[in-house]
Amino acid sequence: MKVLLLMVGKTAEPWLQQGVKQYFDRLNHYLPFEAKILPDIKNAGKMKAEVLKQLEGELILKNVENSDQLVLLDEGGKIFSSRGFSEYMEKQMLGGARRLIFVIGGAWGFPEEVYQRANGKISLSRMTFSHQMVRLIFAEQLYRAMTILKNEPYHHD
Ligand SMILES: C[S@@+](CC[C@H](N)C(=O)[O-])C[C@H]1O[C@@H](n2cnc3c(N)ncnc32)[C@H](O)[C@@H]1O
Repeated sequence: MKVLLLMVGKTAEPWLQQGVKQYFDRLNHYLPFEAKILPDIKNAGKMKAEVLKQLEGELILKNVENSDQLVLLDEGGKIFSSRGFSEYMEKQMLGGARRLIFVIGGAWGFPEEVYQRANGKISLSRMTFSHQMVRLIFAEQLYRAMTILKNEPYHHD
């Protein structure tokens, strides 16, 4: 199974880019992993939030095939412990899907169409993080899940 992480918009902060890259590189040792940044919508600053969210949603769905498992990173989603998330990943890997896509939304979240298409929603906390911060937090959790599945001494509980 391949894992694709879709992210809406570029990261402006070099310190975040650096941290995210570190975990993305590590992830490649555990599973076929690709991270894709969806390009910023032109003139986004002049648009109403609803319009921008809709356009970002269309862009997300263009990158999704019928056979994909689509999982949204969303404050309202299911909360796991790190070990629970590793079990979730194991189930996904055994589940037979060719591609598992995680998506981190833009500053305004996801439009209804994306929620309708999604196979699941995962929350990292009931608190809301910036869409930039979530990249780093999720990349580390995905890496942690992989080390748990491999019985490596990274996670301690
Ligand atoms: C700033 S949040 C969007 C906030 C809010 N949903 C809205 O509509 O304004 C941007 C993105 O970061 C991700 N995100 C933020 N906090 C999260 C959390 N606690 N768990 C999972 N994803 C989160 C989600 O993908 C969300 O779409």
